[in-house]
Amino acid sequence: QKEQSDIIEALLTLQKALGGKTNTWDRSTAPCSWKGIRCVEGEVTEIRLPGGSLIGVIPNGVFGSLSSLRALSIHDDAIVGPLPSDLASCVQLRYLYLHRNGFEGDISVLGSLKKLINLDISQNKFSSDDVSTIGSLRDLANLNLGSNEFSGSIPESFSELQNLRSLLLENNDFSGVIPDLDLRNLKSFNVSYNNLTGSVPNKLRSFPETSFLGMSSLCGGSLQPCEDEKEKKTDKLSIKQLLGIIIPCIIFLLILLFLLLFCCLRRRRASQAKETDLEASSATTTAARRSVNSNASTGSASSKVLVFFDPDPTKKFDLEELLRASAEVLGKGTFGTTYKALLEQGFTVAVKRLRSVDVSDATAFRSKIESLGKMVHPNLVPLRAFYNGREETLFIYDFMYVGSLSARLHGTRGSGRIPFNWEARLEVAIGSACGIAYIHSTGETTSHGNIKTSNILLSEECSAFVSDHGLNQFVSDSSAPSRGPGYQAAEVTDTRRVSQKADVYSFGIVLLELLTCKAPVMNDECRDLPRWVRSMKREEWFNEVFDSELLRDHAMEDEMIVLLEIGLDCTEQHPDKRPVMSDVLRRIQDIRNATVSPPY
Ligand SMILES: Nc1ncnc2c1ncn2[C@@H]1O[C@H](COP(=O)(O)OP(=O)(O)OP(=O)(O)O)[C@@H](O)[C@H]1O
Repeated sequence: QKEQSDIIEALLTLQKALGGKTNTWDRSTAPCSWKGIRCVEGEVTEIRLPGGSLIGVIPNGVFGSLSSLRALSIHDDAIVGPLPSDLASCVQLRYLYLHRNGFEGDISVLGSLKKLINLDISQNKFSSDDVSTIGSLRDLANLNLGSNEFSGSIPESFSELQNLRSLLLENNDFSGVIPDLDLRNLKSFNVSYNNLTGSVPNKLRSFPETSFLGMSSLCGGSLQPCEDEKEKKTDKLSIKQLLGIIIPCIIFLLILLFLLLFCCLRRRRASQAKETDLEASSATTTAARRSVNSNASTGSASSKVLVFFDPDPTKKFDLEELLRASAEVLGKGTFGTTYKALLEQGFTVAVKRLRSVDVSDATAFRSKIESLGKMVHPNLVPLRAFYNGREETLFIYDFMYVGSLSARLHGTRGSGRIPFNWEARLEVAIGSACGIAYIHSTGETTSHGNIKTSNILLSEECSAFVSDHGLNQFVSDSSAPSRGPGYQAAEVTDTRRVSQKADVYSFGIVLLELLTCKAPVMNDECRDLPRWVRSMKREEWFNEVFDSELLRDHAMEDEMIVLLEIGLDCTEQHPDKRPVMSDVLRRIQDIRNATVSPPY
């Protein structure tokens, strides 16, 4: 009881000192329910009030009673003055975000927080000529001391931080040479705009010029060559050394030539195979054409023409034109094959050819098609037209050039990759949630039926477009092969009947994939993505959970955690425990609203 009252007093001291969003804290309710406070078994484990309009100095006497604290996130506020010395009692602290405030003074108190994983105190006014104490925080994965007034040398002890993935020290007053840091996990490094001199150590030379900006006396790596290296290059190249360079070069060239020949041969073989394929595909087209013609002549119940949903006459074409278009297979999915077709008029469409369509009830079939055609929303891939022949059913969509979210997440990872940052991912989450919420809003039982990352297509601006909505209801076979493994809720037994809550489950998987960049089904230990994220969450190893590309935006970790929580809520095993799509959308939009800077 005494401990609880200590906790309340400590938090109310903080409220008195900082105001802002803490002003909603009220003695009449339990502190664990207060805004920004999270507890485990009655102990306060997290205080998260980023951008909480907190103004003032944190006095001593707050953190002594909050020794179970694991996360303290009070960045983007207006807190000034030194770090309180009793912060040292928070020995369980893993995440400390104080960036963009007006803190000042030294940071020696941080040396007691041995369990810290993420430490961001950038954009304050901290000053110290010795930050070596940080070298004792062996669990650190992300360290940002940027844009402060630190001076002295970069400590050698940073070499001890073997878990470090991001080390950002830019915009300070560090001087001397950069120590020879051998940090194998380091992905992000920046010491720009300090007073560093000398040669960039070998182990750090793989980092780009932008990691070392604004320091003319620094050399080596991506920067100007160092004087001694220049000399070595010019003076000391003996004939022996020259031969040592030339001979491996010749060997390398020979290997390259051999590889080129090998590739050419393989290509030739592949193009021969392709020609055979093309012959086969032209046979299919002819067969399709024959099927269409035979429908026309027999006057069967099926439609013989393309039915357009888009009234724009400039975007119309007839079936013959579609069959004449040069086509390329985009992929084979659950319900059929998708082609990219370039029409003679010059525009491109995606044609989905469905296998085994159920047309036994013509009225029901027509009404399903009509309701699909009526669904128009900025976040749905427009369904342009439809064709139902005797032997095949085609759905014709706008072609989306940028491709799918699946390809964006799991595609090129090497040097050609365009970074997929937090802001863009949040945009995709909002866009796709908007599209799905719209589908759900059109009827109580209307669902998408096959939500997965390959059915979310993107534009260059990272807008998301949901595709393939409602196609599941047309297939005749309820046991259609498994939809993307891992996306389907356990309660779905008939792929033609997917509830809105099952859609919410699939969307939750999409969110988790968006944040972790991991496939929904994990090979190791046969675990699925939500179960894996939940297990990691218990261990509080959020660094291991998020896609490494997102670590650069780790200042937004609070927001990422909120999105992760939404994904986990959506993937609750019991459908009743999952939120409805409109709530999911609102919660995701709230994340963006909270991070958009005010207009002044
Ligand atoms: N309108 C489109 N524009 C561009 N690419 C598309 C379009 N529609 C589908 N695709 C891409 O074509 C490929 C095949 O799509 P398809 O829908 O046939 O299979 P899928 O999405 O893998 O599985 P499913 O049939 O279960 O949806 C996918 O990579 C998909 O992203």
